[in-house]
Amino acid sequence: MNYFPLLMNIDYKKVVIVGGGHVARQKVEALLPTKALVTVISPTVTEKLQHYINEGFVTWKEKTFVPADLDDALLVFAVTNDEEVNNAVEEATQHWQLLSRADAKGRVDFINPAVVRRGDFVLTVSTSGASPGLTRQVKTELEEQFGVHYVQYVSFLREARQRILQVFTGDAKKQLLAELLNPQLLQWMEQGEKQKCEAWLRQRIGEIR
Ligand SMILES: C[C@@]1(CC(=O)O)C2=NC(=C\c3[nH]c(c(CCC(=O)O)c3CC(=O)O)Cc3[nH]c(c(CC(=O)O)c3CCC(=O)O)/C=C3\N/C(=C\2)[C@@H](CCC(=O)O)[C@]3(C)CC(=O)O)/[C@H]1CCC(=O)O
Ligand SMILES: NC(=O)c1ccc[n+]([C@@H]2O[C@H](COP(=O)([O-])OP(=O)(O)OC[C@H]3O[C@@H](n4cnc5c(N)ncnc54)[C@H](O)[C@@H]3O)[C@@H](O)[C@H]2O)c1
Repeated sequence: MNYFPLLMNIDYKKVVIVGGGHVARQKVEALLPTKALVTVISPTVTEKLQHYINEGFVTWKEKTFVPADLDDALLVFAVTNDEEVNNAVEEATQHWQLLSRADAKGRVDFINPAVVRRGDFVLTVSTSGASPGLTRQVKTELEEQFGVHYVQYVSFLREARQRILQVFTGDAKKQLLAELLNPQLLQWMEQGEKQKCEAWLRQRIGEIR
């Protein structure tokens, strides 16, 4: 299957997760950075899920699945350990709703990549279902390769780019945008020297003007 990768805005959209085990916990954690309205349907939940419920991040309906649980959901996760229940969730999913099945059986509208977040910098990995283990391995490598300084680095790039776009057009704009990717800036960020990056930007803008 050739899946189509995309980054979706699901803020304030309803997401229903059927099942309350470890896989449900993984899905909830992937959803936490968004403002999606997440409901877990399951007679039991793990300790970690209970914590997210207590914190108000997730709504829990302590019961077994019925089709009406999917009303108005944009995304549906069938992540129980019971294939029959996952089949029932699939059957109840309307054609316009998007279904993910953790057991990778039947209808699969989307699968979940591994995600490394560094602020606005989002790296995702998938093997299209071939090897979730390899996906996890590569994710771990990316976590090491792209350290937490990328949060500030990409935030700086966003602000710097906005300033450049406000002031310059044509070749000057192109040149400055290319210079922004100078590895020296990344190195300064890694060394915690954000002010050097800002000084560099002020100077370059001044020089070109
Ligand atoms: C990325 C990640 C995100 C997430 O789960 O949200 C994710 N799996 C993760 C880990 C992981 N999953 C499994 C192992 C054990 C090793 C192994 O089995 O190889 C490990 C490794 C570990 O945990 O270390 C077992 C497993 N996974 C699936 C099946 C069913 C099947 O394939 O038949 C089984 C067998 C269950 C059984 O034994 O019954 C299916 C899927 N898992 C996917 C995603 C989708 C395709 C991803 C891709 O394209 O690579 C897909 C198709 C559907 C989906 O769930 O969306 C998360 C990364 C962790 C992280 O982020 O740190
Ligand atoms: N995608 C992945 O990364 C991945 C990894 C491991 C396993 N899996 C698949 O996901 C399934 C779930 O794994 P898990 O480790 O979370 O299992 P688990 O046993 O920890 O949790 C299963 C959950 O389903 C709930 N449940 C059972 N019947 C239900 C019903 N009728 N209505 C609502 N909830 C119900 C249980 O109460 C429990 O909370 C596995 O069976 C396997 O097929 C996927």
